[in-house]
Amino acid sequence: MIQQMYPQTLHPYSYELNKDMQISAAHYVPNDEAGKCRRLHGHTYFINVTVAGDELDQSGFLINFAHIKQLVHDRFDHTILNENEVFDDKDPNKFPTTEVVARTIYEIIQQHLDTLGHNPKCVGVFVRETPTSYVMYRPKQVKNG
Ligand SMILES: Nc1nc2c(c(=O)[nH]1)N=C([C@H](O)[C@H](O)COP(=O)(O)OP(=O)(O)OP(=O)(O)O)CN2
Ligand SMILES: [Zn+2]
Repeated sequence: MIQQMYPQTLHPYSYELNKDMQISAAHYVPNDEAGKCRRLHGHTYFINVTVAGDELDQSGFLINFAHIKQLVHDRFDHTILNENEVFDDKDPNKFPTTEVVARTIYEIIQQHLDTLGHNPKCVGVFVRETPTSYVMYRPKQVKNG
């Protein structure tokens, strides 16, 4: 079980849920400036996804916790991130760095939330790559409507 305090995200919504996940994955950062991270290596990523909104669905959920896990864990667990179609070794904005992993998870979650009728929003994604390194991604503007 993950028990950890995460950086808080300010938002205007009444409901907020958080889903923690652990993902075992390998990656490399395909640039010589990345030093030792240029070589293939693995992490247990600790991920927290925050979803907020003012309305609930017919189950009384903002989103089923299990669906967040399916969207993220099922896609990335026990994989080589560089081989996933969402990443690209030729584009630094798509290298599987902690920053890009966090933003990519946000994009995957929000794309799904956009298909739901009650307008939930992903307001933050926390990704811890090592005991001493993490990234918090927050969308610049949480779109209304
Ligand atoms: N801004 C970023 N810097 C680094 C990233 C990254 O994704 N974004 N990634 C790495 C490596 O992938 C590495 O796995 C993690 O780096 P680091 O925290 O330096 O790992 P250490 O365990 O060696 O940390 P110590 O605190 O020195 O033990 C590198 N940089
Ligand atoms: Zn790494």
